[in-house]
Amino acid sequence: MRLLLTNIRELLQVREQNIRKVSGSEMKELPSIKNAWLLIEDDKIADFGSMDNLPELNADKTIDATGKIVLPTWCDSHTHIVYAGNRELEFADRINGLSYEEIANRGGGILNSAKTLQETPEDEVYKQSSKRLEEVMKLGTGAVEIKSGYGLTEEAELKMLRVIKKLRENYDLPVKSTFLGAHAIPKEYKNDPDAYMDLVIKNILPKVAEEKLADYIDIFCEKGYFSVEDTNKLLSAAKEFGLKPKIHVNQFNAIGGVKAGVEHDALSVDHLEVMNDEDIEVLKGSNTMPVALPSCSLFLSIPYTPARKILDAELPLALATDFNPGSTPSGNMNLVVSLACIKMKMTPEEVINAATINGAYAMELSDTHGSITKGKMANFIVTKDIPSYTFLPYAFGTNSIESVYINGKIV
Ligand SMILES: N=CN[C@@H](CCC(=O)O)C(=O)O
Ligand SMILES: [Zn+2]
Repeated sequence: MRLLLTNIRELLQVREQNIRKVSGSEMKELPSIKNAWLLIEDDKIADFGSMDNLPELNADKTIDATGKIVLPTWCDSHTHIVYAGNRELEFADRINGLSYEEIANRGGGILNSAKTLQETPEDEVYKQSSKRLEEVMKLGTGAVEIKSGYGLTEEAELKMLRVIKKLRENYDLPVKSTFLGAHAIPKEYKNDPDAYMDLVIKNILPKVAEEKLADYIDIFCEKGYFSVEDTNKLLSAAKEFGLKPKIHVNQFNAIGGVKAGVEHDALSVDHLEVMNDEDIEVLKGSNTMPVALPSCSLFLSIPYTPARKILDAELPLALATDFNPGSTPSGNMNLVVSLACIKMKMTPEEVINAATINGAYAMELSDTHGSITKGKMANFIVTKDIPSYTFLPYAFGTNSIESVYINGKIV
């Protein structure tokens, strides 16, 4: 099947195959072709160019994209899409003045979601999660990472990871799976958190690896959750099983999680709402992608990741949703890119780079996703008739997407 799009107002993020991520000042550039055509062959990008040089192409179907912009689908490298129930009652508590921390201390928060997850049958968790996945695909997400971490028992963590596996099998977009058993300390282990770390490292992790249920390892490295020492221990153990780290660090406090991540060659360090100079220094020259989650900052009214400080240090940055029931009940990457412009002072070019090629890097997908490149998977967004790509983040809350293609098929 050959699908041809013609008269595209602008084809964005046109890259050579060797570009795996973009950093610092490179992120100001968004290579594009104005008045372009794009040829899709089955599930791959076959060719593209300017309408001034449109060759004779025998397409099975041609779409006139006059006035529309085409760009790669969003690569959302940090989500918790698999969960059960919701936490809207805590939302009301926060409106009435309680903090995220106070709610967690009262047994709400992650432990609340863990209780619900443990009590919900696997097929029901799948049903609720697949609905969210379908929703975000329609919003332009064409590659996604999903974490466990609302199980917090061997049985429930494996249940979550099996649901992620099933989503991967049943949907066309790439789904990367991350084991986040060290997300919070269960009530029963409150007085002996080391025993919970032992359970995660000695019992659950080997099973996760044996059943090949995860691509990556994660831990919530934060005061009141897991220490840098726990982080080092877990990441070392996970390395033995070939699981690379993608970790939660610096959400509320800078306690050394970034350094621990970089020392373990983490694929990404995520959140980074609080960043000191040492955190920036340690990231320089590393392979680790910093990932910002601005819709979490919006929802919790916490600081935004200091993007300018990161980019001005010539570091790369990716943007992701953090879709989860507690801190970010939204998987909308369009909102994420708007917030990154409005609140983090990133330019439209920078946010599109951060949400496509750099997001793909943070899931080890840059060889196949994240840009309009010959041979990459045909995952792309066709916008409505809009004046420019700047209109996408500018018109926040407006749905500017007309259609989304994953593996060459409309979703
Ligand atoms: N910070 C840790 N984990 C999630 C929130 C978990 C929750 O509140 O359910 C996050 O990334 O924001
Ligand atoms: Zn998260």
